[in-house]
Amino acid sequence: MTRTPVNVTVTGAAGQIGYALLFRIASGQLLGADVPVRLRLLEIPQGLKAAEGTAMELDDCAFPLLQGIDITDDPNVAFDGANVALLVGARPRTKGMERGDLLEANGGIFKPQGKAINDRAADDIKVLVVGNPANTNALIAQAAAPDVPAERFTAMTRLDHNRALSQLAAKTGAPVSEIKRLTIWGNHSATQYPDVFHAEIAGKNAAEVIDDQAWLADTFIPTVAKRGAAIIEARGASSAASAANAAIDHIHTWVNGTAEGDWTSMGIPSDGSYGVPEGLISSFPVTCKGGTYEIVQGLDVNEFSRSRIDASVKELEEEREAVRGLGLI
Ligand SMILES: NC(=O)c1ccc[n+]([C@@H]2O[C@H](COP(=O)([O-])OP(=O)(O)OC[C@H]3O[C@@H](n4cnc5c(N)ncnc54)[C@H](O)[C@@H]3O)[C@@H](O)[C@H]2O)c1
Ligand SMILES: O=C(O)C[C@H](O)C(=O)O
Repeated sequence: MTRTPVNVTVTGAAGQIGYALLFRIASGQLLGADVPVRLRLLEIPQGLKAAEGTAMELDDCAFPLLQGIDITDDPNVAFDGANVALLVGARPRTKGMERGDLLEANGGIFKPQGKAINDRAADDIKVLVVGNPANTNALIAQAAAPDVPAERFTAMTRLDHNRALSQLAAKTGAPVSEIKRLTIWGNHSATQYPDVFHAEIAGKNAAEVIDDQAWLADTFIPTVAKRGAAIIEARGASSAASAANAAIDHIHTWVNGTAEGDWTSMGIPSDGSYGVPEGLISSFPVTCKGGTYEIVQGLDVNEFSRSRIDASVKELEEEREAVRGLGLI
């Protein structure tokens, strides 16, 4: 194999998402079946031994595309020459923790990681933040990386997008492959807004096919928005394989493009489109081509959608104010 390997850094590599993610990256599902990869695993010192165990298993798969694995607890080593960074490791909310405590604890993770990306990563770095609160963690990392183009910092709402596709397929009986142009707007949180008004099911407008406003408002939207909590309740742990799958989808689409006539959802820095204040990392409908993305423009936003987008954006603004107040951005 002559092609230079792509350096893929994964933080929180010894966690449950990491375990579901690394084997798929190494097998070629992230970047393509002909793209060699070198993995850089970042963990805290207590996680290093488990990460070494995972690396042993990766070796034991003898993946032809896997050109090397480095394991470290130093962000400057982990992000050195990184082309793709998956920021998965985060501080989960624990009992008695206030929202401000959570943001502060995550600031202690994402600020130094952003700085290391700024100082060490390759010029074409693409960053996906998975660790929660993903949108605001992405903002913290981005603020610490002033030399990296702001649009390279993205947050994951692809899991929400995939959840919404699946719910629509179950409701209408249409295969997932026939559902296009769905959008997740706003924050990866319970305020997110899954929007079907521009979506198509087998070429027809999804809202018209469903023709059930009460189901949309009272079942579909809350089911998608609260799915993460429902998984935690059922599994006793947050989603892992589906989150890893969505991370693969997010980067794969960003690098390889959206299908003609379709779009996806990504948490990206707002350029002010659709009234979302500039700079907030909010989910939008986007098309991807040639390794870049663009917000889909010109969609009519009805009153029902407007109020829900505004509510989620308001939450993002509050999170931004909170991290600003903590001096994290
Ligand atoms: N955006 C989404 O759709 C989505 C979906 C599911 C989960 N998540 C979030 O993803 C995160 C990870 O989930 P998980 O289930 O893998 O958690 P986990 O607790 O199993 O693993 C997290 C790992 O991160 C490591 N870690 C902590 N601080 C670190 C640091 N500073 N540097 C490197 N590694 C560090 C921990 O040691 C641990 O191994 C959580 O914040 C979770 O809420 C997001
Ligand atoms: O980890 C969580 O809080 C839930 C996760 O973000 C999810 O959407 O599954």
